[in-house]
Amino acid sequence: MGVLTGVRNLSRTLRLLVGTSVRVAPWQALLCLGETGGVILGLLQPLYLAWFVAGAVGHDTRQMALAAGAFVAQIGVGRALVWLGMNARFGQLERVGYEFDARIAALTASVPTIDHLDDPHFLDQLQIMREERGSLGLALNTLLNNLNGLAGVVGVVALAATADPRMLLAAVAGIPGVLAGPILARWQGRAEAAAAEPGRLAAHLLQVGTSPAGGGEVRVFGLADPLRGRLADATHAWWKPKVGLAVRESVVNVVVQVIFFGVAGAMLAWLVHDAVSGAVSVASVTLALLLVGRLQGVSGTLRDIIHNVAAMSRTAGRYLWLVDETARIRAAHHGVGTPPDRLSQGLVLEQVGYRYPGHDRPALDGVSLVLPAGSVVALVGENGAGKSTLVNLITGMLRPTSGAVRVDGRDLTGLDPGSWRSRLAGAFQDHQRWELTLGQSVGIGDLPKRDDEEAIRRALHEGAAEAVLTSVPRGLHTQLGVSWPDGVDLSGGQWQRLAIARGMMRRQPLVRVLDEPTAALDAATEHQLFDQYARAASGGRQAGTITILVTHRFSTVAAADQVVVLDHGRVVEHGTHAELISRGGHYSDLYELQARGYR
Ligand SMILES: Nc1ncnc2c1ncn2[C@@H]1O[C@H](COP(=O)(O)OP(=O)(O)OP(=O)(O)O)[C@@H](O)[C@H]1O
Repeated sequence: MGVLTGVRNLSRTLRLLVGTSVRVAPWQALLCLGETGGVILGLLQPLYLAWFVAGAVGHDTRQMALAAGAFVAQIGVGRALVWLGMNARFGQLERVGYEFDARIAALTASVPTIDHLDDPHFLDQLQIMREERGSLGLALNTLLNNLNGLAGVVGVVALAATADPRMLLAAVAGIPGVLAGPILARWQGRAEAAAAEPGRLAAHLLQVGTSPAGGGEVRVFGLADPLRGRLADATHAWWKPKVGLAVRESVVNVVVQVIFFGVAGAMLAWLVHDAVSGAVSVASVTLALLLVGRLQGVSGTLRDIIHNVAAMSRTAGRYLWLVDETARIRAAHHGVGTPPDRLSQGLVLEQVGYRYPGHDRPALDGVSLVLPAGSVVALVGENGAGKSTLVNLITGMLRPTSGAVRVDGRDLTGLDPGSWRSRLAGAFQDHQRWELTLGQSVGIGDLPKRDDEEAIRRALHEGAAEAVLTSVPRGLHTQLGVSWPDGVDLSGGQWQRLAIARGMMRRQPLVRVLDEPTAALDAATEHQLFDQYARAASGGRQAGTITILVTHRFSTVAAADQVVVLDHGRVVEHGTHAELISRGGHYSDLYELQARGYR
């Protein structure tokens, strides 16, 4: 990373953290600076003491009284400022942390498609962000610490220059300590890496030797001596780099201290010499003496600041990466068209292909299909045939890597993804268990109607989920999920039926997808449910709704208008159940095979 990029990233990080803090709670953000004010006031302590000493030497009681008064006032005001700042900081860290968590959730939800969820790099970054929840709040904390540290460093150096410019040389003598920071960090990293494997081996050998199973084998096979030998080797290999590091760290620190105190001592001796000859005031020498300890801390503070800035930039950088990446994905989906109110022709797939990122083989290849408006289409095929991928292309969750999906003749990519999705309904194999009231958990399938009991009851009926309603104690108002007060848990099948009912909430979607929502049920129940959906779908014919039923069970889809058989990402047959059976092809063979399994 070049210096320019580093500076640009740091400036973006600072703008992000400060901007967010100010936007979230402007007054609190301002109060956070109270601590810095307290630090700056604290820096003046040696100045008052020097005045006091100078007053004492000159028998000036007024100066002594003023210096003592200022000293005490500074302590009081400084502590009050620090207290105010710290209180404001704690609240602000939480606010900023929550704000960033909410923004991360909103950013990931704003991505119109799901192909990025197959990108390992995207997933890694998201995983780190999930694990580091609230870390951006802590980054603000780091920023404030750095600000306080920096105020201290600048103040001490400025005071030292005030005492006598020669004291700046003592400050410069601290630079080797700053430079040693990155070198020590590198050594530390190397030592940790070198110790990691032998450390794991030592822990493993220790566990083997002391576990009941391992202990038995060790005795039976006479492994005690070799095990002890290997443990000793592993332990030696583990601590050797650590001891080496400790020795080198000590040497570096001693050298750094010798340089600093050598230069600072020489400067002080020079100052004292000048004070004796009257060329320098006693106040200046006192101030210089009082500052030596603080000057020595400057290099350590700068080292911490450099280290913290790097960590802060990394954390903020991940968030900024997410901002850029989601913006890039959104920009790639530039469709703005509105979908039709109702389908008149239907969906046409033209030579549609899809290849998952990083995969050589396409999951779908050259799929051409006509799904007429108002029809019920069953997608069948064995595991991995490409059914869910096809559904994701139709719902716009994925974009074809070749070919096109047309909606009443218009390319789906030209439609606004959000508008298109608002005209879909569905139930999926990996559905969410919404721990709301039972009514809400179904009602959210059509947000404007989430409290419409009549609509919810109808959806429960069409989703064959009425039995779930009668099995719970407070009907639609029953809280789901045992972690909530009076919450009840449901069986896997009951959750599934609620998911299906949710998919029935939207009355006249353009496309309704039922993607193996019944996979966990037995074949006979699935058959019965699919028949029921097909009957419910006939209500949508007038509205042009296309109902897509997905299953890998061939026996359950006889009621569909069209059965599409997928195999290895290609359409191998399509037609009505009767046509496919009479054709005696792939469908007929597999139908017979599966039917035999159920006899
Ligand atoms: N997220 C993914 N990343 C990479 N490859 C995937 C992904 N999802 C599916 N595939 C691959 O694409 C092919 C089609 O998978 P798809 O899930 O569409 O099949 P399916 O017919 O729905 O299978 P099932 O009946 O098991 O749900 C398979 O080879 C699968 O391994």
